[in-house]
Amino acid sequence: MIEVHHLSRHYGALKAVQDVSFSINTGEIVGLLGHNGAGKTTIMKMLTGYLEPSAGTIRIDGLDIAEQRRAAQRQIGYLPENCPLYPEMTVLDSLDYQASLLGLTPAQRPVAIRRAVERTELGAKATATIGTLSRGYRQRVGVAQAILHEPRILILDEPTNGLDPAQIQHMRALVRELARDATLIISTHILQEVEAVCGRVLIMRGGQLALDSRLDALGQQPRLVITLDCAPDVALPVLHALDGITAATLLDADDLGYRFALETADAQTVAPRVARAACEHGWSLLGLERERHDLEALFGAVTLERMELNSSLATNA
Ligand SMILES: Nc1ncnc2c1ncn2[C@@H]1O[C@H](COP(=O)(O)OP(=O)(O)OP(=O)(O)O)[C@@H](O)[C@H]1O
Repeated sequence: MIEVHHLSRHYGALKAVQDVSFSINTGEIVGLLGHNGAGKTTIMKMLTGYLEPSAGTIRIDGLDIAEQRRAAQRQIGYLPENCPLYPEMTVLDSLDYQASLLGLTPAQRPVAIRRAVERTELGAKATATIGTLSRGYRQRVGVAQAILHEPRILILDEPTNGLDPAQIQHMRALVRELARDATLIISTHILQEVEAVCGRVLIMRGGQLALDSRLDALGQQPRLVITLDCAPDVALPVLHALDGITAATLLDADDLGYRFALETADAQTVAPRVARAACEHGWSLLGLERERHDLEALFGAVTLERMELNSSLATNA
């Protein structure tokens, strides 16, 4: 289990990560999603003990990473962003070297290396020099290095970055296979990556945690959103009185009309009723839909807020 409490990291005046808290249970596959510079890599480096937090605590299976760093690191396998490898080494030599760095004894190494090569399907390239490998194979070597000591937690930073579509498919299959034995955290700025392999998403925005949700909980929003040309003081009492609606609130208003959110347990039945009521009152029905809370819509909202922030910073500059 990973427990993160009030984690922050500053680089000089820059607040790269600000007061982030979450916990991840054994066996989960969690996507850490965010735009470039959102703070994903900084979080991963702190989780793996390679970077000290400015504030906050991290516990890995109960071990405080600040106090028991080595013991905590033994539980973790880490694929860094753009995983650095020695191009002149063969795959086997590089794995042997990494195994020694991880503290595996010479007697343990052959078995560990064979297992890692099998799981990452690197057998055909075992004696190849790393400099001659495609990017997809080099990423597999990075993953093989990360799983040599059979860690219970795997942290993969942008594992499909720069891969072609076939290599991406292979990496996703590998990630699912690895998840059978380990808790996984995958950092990415690609939405489809999260949807393809993760059960839960953490969305970072400007160093802060903007969303923490299970993917299957998204989209289960029973609210209807209706857009009318009728002002709230007239529309809200009528909407609220309709059968099946438990609450009606104004979301926003612009040139396109007034948008109201309608709470209901049965959007399917209530929607036609709402449309009829709008007609009966002579209102223009400008839109009626179920509220979208899928990952794309949520990530879009994060993007929008960031663009608004950037434009206000540019205006103020
Ligand atoms: N060593 C450093 N010194 C100064 N600033 C840094 C350092 N490392 C990262 N930053 C800054 O901290 C912020 C967060 O960076 P981080 O690499 O964690 O983001 P990220 O979400 O992983 O982005 P990317 O997807 O581009 O890798 C960025 O503004 C980045 O420029």
